[in-house]
Amino acid sequence: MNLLIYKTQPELLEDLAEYIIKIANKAIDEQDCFNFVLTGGNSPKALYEMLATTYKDKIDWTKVYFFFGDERNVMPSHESYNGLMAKKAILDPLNIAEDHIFYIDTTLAPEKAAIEYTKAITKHFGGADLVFDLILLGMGDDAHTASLFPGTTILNNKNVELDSVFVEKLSTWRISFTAPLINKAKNVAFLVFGESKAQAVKQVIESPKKNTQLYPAQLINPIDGGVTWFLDDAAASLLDN
Ligand SMILES: O=C1O[C@H](COP(=O)(O)O)[C@@H](O)[C@H](O)[C@H]1O
Repeated sequence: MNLLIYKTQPELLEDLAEYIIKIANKAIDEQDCFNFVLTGGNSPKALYEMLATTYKDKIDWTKVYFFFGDERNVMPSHESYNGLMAKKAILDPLNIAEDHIFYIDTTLAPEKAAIEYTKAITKHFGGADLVFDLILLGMGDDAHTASLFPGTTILNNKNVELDSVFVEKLSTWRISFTAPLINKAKNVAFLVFGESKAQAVKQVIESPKKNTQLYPAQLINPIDGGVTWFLDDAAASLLDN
């Protein structure tokens, strides 16, 4: 695990953008495309905007395929739809072609949406292993990541696929990558900032004993790649070192 801690959010975002650019260009050199999984929530918006402006000439965006690690079960026009934020912040500004964007289809029932998305990514990878070049993740102050929420059924799903999950505390369905699918990625990066995440960061990273039911982000442990945590001082404030 690689732990990177920054004094300010702009410093963190600049470094994370450079990290993404490096992985993207390596993937494009080696395989002529970059399979990039976006995270939702509020944290990544400024990063996406930076990539689409300051860093827009650093990647050949026509070679990038965009995916979503999880989705809220709302219509695509709803302000909470993770895809809508990404569309506004990065996909539209960079004029990404429709066939390079894999939105999760929430006009379908959650279970069906998960099945269809798994089919779509399987087709994209042409029957090969579902190994993404980079999966970006956020983390909630309850230590959920993607839509792997504490105590939910999806935490026990051992399949490399998407799954639908009912999140009791939010009284809502979500559609999400399972932990085994995330763990197949070549690179996984957490983007976490703010004081409200400090306790969860400490539990996930420093708990002497793992408790993945309580702290689902502990399930993220890529098989071949590495996991890098991009934290600001506030989110890292309770860490021992
Ligand atoms: O619900 C979600 O929350 C997490 C964390 O979001 P943030 O707003 O605290 O940054 C996010 O990673 C996930 O994609 C999203 O669906």
